Amino acid sequence: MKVVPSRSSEWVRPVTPQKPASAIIEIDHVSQVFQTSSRRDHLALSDISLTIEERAFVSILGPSGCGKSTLLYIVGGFVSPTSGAAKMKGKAITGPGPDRGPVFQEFALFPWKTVFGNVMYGPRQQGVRTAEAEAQSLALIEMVGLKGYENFYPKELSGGMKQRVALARTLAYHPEVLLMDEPFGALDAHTRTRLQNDLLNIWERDRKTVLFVTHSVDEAVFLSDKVVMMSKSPGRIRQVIDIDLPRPRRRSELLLDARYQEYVVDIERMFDESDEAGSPP
Ligand SMILES: Nc1ncnc2c1ncn2[C@@H]1O[C@H](COP(=O)(O)OP(=O)(O)OP(=O)(O)O)[C@@H](O)[C@H]1O
Repeated sequence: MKVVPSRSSEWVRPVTPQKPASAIIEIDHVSQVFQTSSRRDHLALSDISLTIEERAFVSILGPSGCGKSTLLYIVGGFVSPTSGAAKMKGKAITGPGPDRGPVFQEFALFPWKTVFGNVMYGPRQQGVRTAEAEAQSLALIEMVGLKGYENFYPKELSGGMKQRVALARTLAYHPEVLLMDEPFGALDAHTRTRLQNDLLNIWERDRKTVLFVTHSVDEAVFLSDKVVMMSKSPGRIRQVIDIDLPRPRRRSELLLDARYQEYVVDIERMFDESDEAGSPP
């Protein structure tokens, strides 16, 4: 199977009852220039336009330094684009908001709060009644596979467990969009596979829109409805690839699926072509 450029308007998610997906995030001719420490301009993103459909799982893939995180930060409202605009449900994104939940390595857990305390933080901030917040938090902790660890502190948890808490903490805000920046990048292969499976299980239950940055072709194909392949720096969109594989997906089954293998090989090839060093700032 040859990977062909997608025509996003034709894409309809198989949800029950079936209805055409509508755009939740629109990125419209976004460019980002950063000033380097030597006061030179560095073009990090160049004229990015992308529409993300409601409830889609979209991965952004590309060489190091091509601007993947910057794009996610713009959607999160943590960075204002130099030109162009990002919109959420038709409204310009002007800052962070509870409708977009970041799962970024930089937003570490509160070390002085337990697992339960970390997950409770969001509902408390949102003024949810204590009994309800507690019930929701306990359910989320169970959902991410950490039942029994409610009273542990972050320092007592493994890297994978901390990522699970970070996910539960973000889910507790009920964001419509999850923004995940290489959430499993630092984990060993086995833990990573388990968390990928768990994330898909949670996503299949909840069907939030996910924007997921990764360096891993295999991870992007396994998880996504669409893979956005970026060029080396300055980041541009090279191609958007629809991943037409059945759901629910199980890794053990997909590994035997010839179409999965073909997506991985085709995208790896494209990645290798992009993966020369980008222009330094
Ligand atoms: N706040 C900033 N100030 C100046 N330059 C920045 C800033 N943030 C990012 N950059 C630069 O913008 C470019 C894109 O960075 P970004 O982190 O978005 O890339 P990336 O694709 O996520 O990289 P990686 O895959 O290595 O994490 C890089 O050249 C980086 O040095």
